Amino acid sequence: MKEVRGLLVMAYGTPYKEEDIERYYTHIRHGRKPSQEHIDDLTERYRAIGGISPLAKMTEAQAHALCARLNEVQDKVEYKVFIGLKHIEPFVEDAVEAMVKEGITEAVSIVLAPHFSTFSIKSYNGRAKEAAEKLGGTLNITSVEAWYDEPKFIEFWKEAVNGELAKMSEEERANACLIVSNHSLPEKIKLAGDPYEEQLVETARLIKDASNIVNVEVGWQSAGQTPEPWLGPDVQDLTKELFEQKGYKAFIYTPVGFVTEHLEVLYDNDIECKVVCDEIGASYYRPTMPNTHPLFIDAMVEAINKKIAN
Ligand SMILES: CC1=C(CCC(=O)O)c2cc3nc(cc4[nH]c(cc5[nH]c(cc1n2)c(C)c5CCC(=O)O)c(CCC(=O)O)c4C)C(CCC(=O)O)=C3C
Ligand SMILES: [Fe+2]
Repeated sequence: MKEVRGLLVMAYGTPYKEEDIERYYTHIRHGRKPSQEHIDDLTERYRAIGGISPLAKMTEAQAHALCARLNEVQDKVEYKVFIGLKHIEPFVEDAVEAMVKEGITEAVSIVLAPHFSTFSIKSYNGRAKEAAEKLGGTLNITSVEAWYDEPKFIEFWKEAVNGELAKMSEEERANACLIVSNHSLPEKIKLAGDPYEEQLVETARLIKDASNIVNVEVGWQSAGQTPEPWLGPDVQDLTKELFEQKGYKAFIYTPVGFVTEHLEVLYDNDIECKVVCDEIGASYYRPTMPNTHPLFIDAMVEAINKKIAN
């Protein structure tokens, strides 16, 4: 019989229904309850994208597609998938407990976010390993840490960008700019040598080299509402500035730090960036997110196989 290996797929998590918003937001804020104003604001943003986010269903679909593909490309081990979320059940710790209860002793973990940061990937993997230790240390977890430069991930975005260019008029295509972005984080992450910023810059370079786009800029989005400085420029400010300086007629947004059409993409890009484009009279383009695209799933398969082989 084949060895069963755990596949721990971790993601941010999202409220399943409107009543979950408060406890979810409280968890994001490390247990501090947000003000009613903040809760109302977040509720309004979820309502603006149709009530609830497609993220929960897509995380499941991605995890199952990844597991199926891992089992298809090799026949040494049988992967069994477990989903562990950062801010709502099933939590990362719940998934680890389920693996231990099933007697699994080896697992590989991957976060559905391609770029490493101490705030994201490191904290997910740290929580998983800590949970495994607390449960007796019988489960060994090997973690993929970053996969933003996987060739098939870049190929996915190359095709996406070329696809948007193909939809444009000649005039737009000659005056188009690609904005490659990720979730902003407090600038202080850089003090400890966090590679998050460099990894986004490198992703932008790889997409530029692979695709037909000429003008490429890096931006940050969805920053938190705290007084400390966050990584910038913000994608909305950047759009205005680029329009004033270069007169671009079309903007393509690729929020490559995300992998699904969730709140940040459907609201911060499709509503907020679109408003800016409408104001300045430029066209807004945002390709479909990776979701369960075979190139994207294969990119994660390859990142896992490289990690396991070493
Ligand atoms: C690095 C990073 C990623 C990418 C990596 C990864 O995926 O892990 C990410 C993804 C996501 N973030 C998400 C949702 C939210 N993040 C928030 C707030 C925050 N995120 C942060 C960081 C990140 N977040 C930070 C530093 C804060 C401020 C915390 C504070 O206040 O100190 C808030 C609070 C309200 C607001 O600020 O909007 C919400 C609702 C959703 C789900 C969307 C949906 O439901 O569709 C997803 C995929
Ligand atoms: Fe977030």
